Amino acid sequence: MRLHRNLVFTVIDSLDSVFNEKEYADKVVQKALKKDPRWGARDRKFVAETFYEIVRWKRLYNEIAGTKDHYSRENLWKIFAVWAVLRGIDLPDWKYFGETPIRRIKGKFDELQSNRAIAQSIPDWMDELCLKELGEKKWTAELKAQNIPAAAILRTNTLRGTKKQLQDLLAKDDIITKPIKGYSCALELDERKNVFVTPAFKSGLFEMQDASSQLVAEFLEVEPGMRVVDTCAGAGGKTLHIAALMENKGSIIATDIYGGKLVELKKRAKRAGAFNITTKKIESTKTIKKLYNTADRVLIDAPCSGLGVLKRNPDSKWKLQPEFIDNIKDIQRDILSRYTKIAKVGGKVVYATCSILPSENQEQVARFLGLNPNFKLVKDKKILASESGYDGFYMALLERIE
Ligand SMILES: C[S@@+](CC[C@H](N)C(=O)[O-])C[C@H]1O[C@@H](n2cnc3c(N)ncnc32)[C@H](O)[C@@H]1O
Repeated sequence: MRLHRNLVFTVIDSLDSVFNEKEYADKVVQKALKKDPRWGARDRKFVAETFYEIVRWKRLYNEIAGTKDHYSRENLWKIFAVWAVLRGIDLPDWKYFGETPIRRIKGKFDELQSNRAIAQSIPDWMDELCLKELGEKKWTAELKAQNIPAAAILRTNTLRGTKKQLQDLLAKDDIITKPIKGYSCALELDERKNVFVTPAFKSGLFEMQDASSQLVAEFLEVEPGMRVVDTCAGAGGKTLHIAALMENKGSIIATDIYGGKLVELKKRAKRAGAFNITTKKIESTKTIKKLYNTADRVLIDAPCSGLGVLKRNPDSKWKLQPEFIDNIKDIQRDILSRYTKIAKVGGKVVYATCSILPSENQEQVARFLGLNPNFKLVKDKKILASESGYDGFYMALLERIE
């Protein structure tokens, strides 16, 4: 592979924005890819993939490069050189690579393999926390799996067409996909492409949604005609899926504390042809209280640490803080105790997170059930990336019996 100067500079600039300006990786990459309209698919792929790889392996590369967690431009070039050497890419004779110690880089890489947190590029506190909660065997496997980039998966919008129709339409744009066994609406992309410019996307035939995430709405056991409340709806990834499962019949109320996300949800719903959704911003505890005892189904897609989706959000490894996780667990407890009351007697609730920590998942549910004997656990599902190949998730189906 030959390195092209303007592409490498874009990667360095993007790393600078994430490591020093604390911007979000997905936003940075979106901006970077718009930089030069002449770039072809291969150039864009190089920028996005190299950037994400270096974000993912930041700790390991920093140790090898000896840059001591300082991300000056000079150090970013050293880190980039580590990435290139470890990939077996010949470094061009640019001034930035003048003194790259190729043999030392390879030696240091081998030497660091005995330290799991460094070798797998994760903060010590996160490694310790996950080790404590999951145990050595599960966590070692999970950590490796979370370092493999996430596959690009689509969810067919069955309000607009079938999976086969979508697959055929995308193929006309040279986008090759394959169905995934056990996931009724999912299509996995052969290689990452900008699917958002396709006519299929513009006419609402699909949404991008990880395979594990696609199991959540199905877990809620909705039926056409029901009254459903999606309490932490965000921009509506799962709300749209619920609408499709309900064939647009019945009603969905989508709530969130951020109005901006609900505005985005409405736009997506329009594109998807989902007409049975109303949005409600949560202004105070009253918004939720007014909904008590009204719903056949309630989805609580709770805010969480996101420790199940490091595959797709590697920058969270560097942004997350232990205090944030403690705080989010309090919020989960509060949400569980109040939002479950939205279900009618006989109604069902799904509590879901994209975390793999039992303390955010089954332990929260067990605590809730201990305090609320009017609910019972119907079933739950713990998904690890190391077992499924897709995002780590948890979902529990509860029934209100009194
Ligand atoms: C995991 S995300 C939801 C993702 C969304 N359901 C989807 O499928 O695209 C959690 C959401 O909870 C929202 N949230 C945070 N605190 C909340 C609260 N107290 N009540 C309701 N929603 C809250 C966040 O704004 C965020 O959109």
